[in-house]
Amino acid sequence: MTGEFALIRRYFHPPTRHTLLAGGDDAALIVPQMAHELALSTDLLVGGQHFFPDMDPHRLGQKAAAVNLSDMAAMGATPRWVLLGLTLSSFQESWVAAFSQGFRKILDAHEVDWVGGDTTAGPLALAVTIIGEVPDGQALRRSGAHAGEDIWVSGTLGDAALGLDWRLGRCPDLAPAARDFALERFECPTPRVALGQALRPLASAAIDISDGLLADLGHLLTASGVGAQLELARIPTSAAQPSGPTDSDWQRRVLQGGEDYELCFTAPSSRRSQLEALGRAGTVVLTRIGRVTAAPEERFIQDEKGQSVAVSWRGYDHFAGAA
Ligand SMILES: Nc1ncnc2c1ncn2[C@@H]1O[C@H](COP(=O)(O)OP(=O)(O)OP(=O)(O)O)[C@@H](O)[C@H]1O
Ligand SMILES: Cc1ncc(C[n+]2csc(CCOP(=O)(O)O)c2C)c(N)n1
Ligand SMILES: [Mg+2]
Repeated sequence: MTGEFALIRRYFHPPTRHTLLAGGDDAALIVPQMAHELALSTDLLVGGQHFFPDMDPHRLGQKAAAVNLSDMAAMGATPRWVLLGLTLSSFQESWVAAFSQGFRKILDAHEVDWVGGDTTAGPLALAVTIIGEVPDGQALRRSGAHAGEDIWVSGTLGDAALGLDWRLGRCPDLAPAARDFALERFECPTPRVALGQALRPLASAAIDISDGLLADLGHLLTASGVGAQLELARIPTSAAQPSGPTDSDWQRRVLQGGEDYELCFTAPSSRRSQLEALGRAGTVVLTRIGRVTAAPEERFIQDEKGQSVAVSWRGYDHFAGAA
């Protein structure tokens, strides 16, 4: 095939901002800031598992960047460098160009340098490694929650699952505006990077919601050795949801649906007014949805009458299918 290396150089070696050596050597060289820790994370996106193989490549590029930035947000880290591993069944220049533009669009918005990667033939799949920086000792972890603290979530939940439902033909009657909004949330999630950094002095623990609110909050609770009581009526949803909290599809999308890439975090009640102000001043709403309890095994959701809502706290599982 003509010029495959030239195409890789053209589309996959953009200029960098804060990198000693990128793109073209056997490894990239980076220089971390003094008094900072590095935060490292890898995410796979596999055709047919994480995205429909006919997905618009520009949007796929955006999503690949966004889901990795979301892990940096969850740690309170500033994302700085990425590496992209890519397998392609064929090297089509138009696809590669659109993918690369989408990937770069999100990276550029966050001033992240694309410093290297690897490209081979194979079934369409991506592996993105991201490296961020966080001031010494200030990273948000899953393990810092304490009994008595509040549980918060950013944005609205269940939108991405609604977009996936629509793609799967599970809710054909969705109004066009709701459908477009849900598809946008499913295919182009917004990583809450600025929020994650702003939470460093305020939150005690954090996680991003990739596998569903209950599953991911469950990981945080397990890591912290605590329990939770949630209030169903407080869970924030968008106007796109075609049904309400008593509907099992609503519960599946909002409580168990993944890929909203919102942040779920805990904070002492003394931080409430600061978090409310942060929510008002920022680009994303913050909602208090419950509280942390001392019993490590407690997983309780109450409806408006105070009754327990029976719903599984399991989320998306690649080896078991959707929850
Ligand atoms: N193949 C692997 N090798 C080493 N560690 C792994 C591997 N797979 C997962 N892990 C680790 O397990 C932990 C949970 O991984 P997971 O991928 O579920 O993260 P997540 O942020 O919850 O989800 P997402 O994939 O949506 O980012 C992470 O600390 C991750 O580094
Ligand atoms: C074609 C297609 N089928 C199903 C889904 C749903 N889905 C896939 S992975 C995942 C959780 C996050 O993954 P991970 O934990 O690996 O980051 C979800 C909710 C999709 N996006 N595309
Ligand atoms: Mg995560």
